[in-house]
This record gives sequence, structure tokens and C-alpha cells, in this order.
Amino acid sequence: MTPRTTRSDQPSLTTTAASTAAPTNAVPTNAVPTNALPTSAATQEPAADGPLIEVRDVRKTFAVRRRAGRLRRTRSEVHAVAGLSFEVAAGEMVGYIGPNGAGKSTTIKMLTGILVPTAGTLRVAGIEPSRDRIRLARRIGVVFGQRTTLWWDLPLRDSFGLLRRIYKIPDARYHENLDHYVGLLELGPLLDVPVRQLSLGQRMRGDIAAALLHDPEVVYLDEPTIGLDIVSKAKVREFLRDLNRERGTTVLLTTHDLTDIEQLCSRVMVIDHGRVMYDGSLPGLHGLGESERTLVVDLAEPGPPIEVDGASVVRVDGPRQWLAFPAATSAAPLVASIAARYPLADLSIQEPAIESVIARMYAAGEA
Ligand SMILES: Nc1ncnc2c1ncn2[C@@H]1O[C@H](COP(=O)(O)OP(=O)(O)OP(=O)(O)O)[C@@H](O)[C@H]1O
Repeated sequence: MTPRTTRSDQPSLTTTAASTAAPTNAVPTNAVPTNALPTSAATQEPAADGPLIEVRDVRKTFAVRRRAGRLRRTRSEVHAVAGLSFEVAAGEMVGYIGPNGAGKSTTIKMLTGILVPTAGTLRVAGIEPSRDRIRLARRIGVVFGQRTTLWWDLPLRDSFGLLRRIYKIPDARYHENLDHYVGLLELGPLLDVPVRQLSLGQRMRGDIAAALLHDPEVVYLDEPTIGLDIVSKAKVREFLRDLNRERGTTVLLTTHDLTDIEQLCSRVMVIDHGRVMYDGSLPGLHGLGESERTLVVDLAEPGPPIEVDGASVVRVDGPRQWLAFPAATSAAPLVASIAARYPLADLSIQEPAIESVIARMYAAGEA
């Protein structure tokens, strides 16, 4: 079977991992794209025709040298991306998920131009990232959740000021965007605080604002909610939803939290072994493997297991009960039915782990 190369309304599933060898490029350093120096952000280039992001038969092979004894070293190859093809249209918000080591970060690094593909072609806004990284930097924004692109010892305000100069953002545009994002992301009281003193959630909001000050058409978000508490996650998600709706910004979102995908993305791509294994909706993915979500119900007081159509109690601990229900179905009727018949203190929904969804997807493909 071959992987999907374009998307249709029907989800697709392929279960063959690639292992084709490819010539090895030198491994470039992990530079952060905001350090690139665009020549001018004042003139936005016209949007290219066709998809905003185009990835065709892309491979990335790393050469790895390991010690094998005191003097000997062995050389092997890692096929981080092994024949990847997909397209993203302008204005889409696409989830890009997969297990650890699937090739997600490598893809994003190639889409920013940090890494050069071993084979295949990539185009973002009509630009080949590794050949024209500086020009592309004006058109894209990047947020790496695990690593800040802000200046650690400087107050947030100064980091933003440096980015203004790096991207040569016109004064009026800069102030308009700064006011807009500082307001929406509630950064006002934090502007004079050095980045190193910010909490993870505050720093993440600062990083998101920093990635948007130059009005990028496309934003790559690599784990933007990792490590955040529930309130901070909700704020980041709401902000991203509005950014996509109101500004039409195209978003490629990598995450291990399926709630991010559920709340933000109508399309999800599953990548594994460096190839696209599924491209479709999240309910479609859940439906393939009959994944289950969990409704966590806190009753006002301990009681017998809840009886409700469409879900079954899998655990009880005092007033708290856990009910499993098919992930492809909506939780709303279930919640309404329970709320009508039981005295509730609290309710929450737990998404299944990405790894278990993918394992079920493979199992369904083999059945
Ligand atoms: N610079 C490198 N040198 C050698 N191997 C690398 C390099 N970068 C990535 N790899 C390997 O390529 C594969 C894909 O890595 P990548 O970081 O793209 O995965 P990922 O899907 O982002 O994983 P995670 O979810 O854990 O961040 C892994 O096997 C990884 O060890």
C-alpha cells in the first residue's frame, strides 16, 4: 500500500511503514528560525497559487555514529522522514500527530528551512524553505513548546522590540499587533518581567505573541500546550481558534494532547515511521479503531454505578466514577442524560492517549 498524497473527505489508512534508504545529507544545526534576519516585513509577498504547504515524497535520513568498543565506531542511518506527502490549503488548521520519534519535529524543521530534505520537494507559500529560508521567515511563525525563542534575560517587552527590528516590522503595524496580542494573551502585567521569571504558561503566551508580531500567514506550533495547567491550556486553545477564524492564519499543530486536536482541528494527519498513515477527521480516526473516551463524573455524594445508555462505568472511587464511551460519538447527550438524573458536583472528559488510538488504528487495518 502507498501512503496518501492528497486529502479527500474520506479518511485514509495505510499500515505499511517505509524503510527505503536514501542518501544522507550533512546534519545541520538546530538553529531557531527567529534568529534568521529577514530583509523586510513591510512588503508582504502575494500568496502563491495552490496549496500553502506542499510536501512531495520527502525523505530525511540522518547519519548516526555510535561507539562500538573503545576505538571502533559504527555508522548507521535513521530514516526520520521516509516518503512523506501532503498538502495544506490556506486557512486550514491541521493536527499533525504521531508517537514519539514518528518524524513530526523533523517535518517542521524542514518546513522552516532549518533542515534540508534528503530527497523530495517542499514548498511553503511558493517558497522552497531550505533554499530561501530568510525570505520564508517573513511568511511563517514557529512556536516550540519545549523551548523558548525569547531572550531569556530580557523583559518580554525587549524581546518583542528585538523581533520588531529583526523582522523590520513597520511602526504602526508593530504597535497595532503588539496591543492586539498583549490584550488577547493577557501579557500586559508581564511586559517588564524577564523571560526567565515567567511561569511556563506565561512564557508560552509570550512565545505565541512573538511568533505572530510580523503577521505570518502560516504558524507551526510544536506542542504549544505541553506542561500547561487546564486554565492556561484553555486560554491558548481559545486564542488559536480565534487567530485561525479571524485572521485566517493557517496552522499546523503538533501535539500529544488529543483535546487540542478535538477542540481546534477539523483535519488530523497521523504520521508514523516518517509517513502519513491517516488523513481525515478526528472522529473518523476514532471510528477506525473504535477508540474510547472517558467521562469522569463527580457525584454530589457516593452512589451506585451510574446507569446510562451509550456508556459503561469502568471504575468507581467514592463519589467519582469513570465511564467509557465511543470516542467517535458526541459526549453532549451523555452528559445531558446523566445531569438530568444524578446530582453532579463536576464533570470532565479524558481523551485517549495518541499511542492507544494509533495502536487501535493499526489493529483495525490488519483485521
Ligand atoms: N539530528 C538528528 N540526528 C539523528 N537522528 C535524529 C535527529 N533528529 C531526529 N532524529 C531521529 O529521527 C526520528 C524522528 O525524530 P523526530 O524528532 O522528528 O520525531 P517526533 O515525531 O518529533 O518525536 P517526539 O514526539 O518524541 O518529539 C527519531 O528516530 C529521532 O531519533
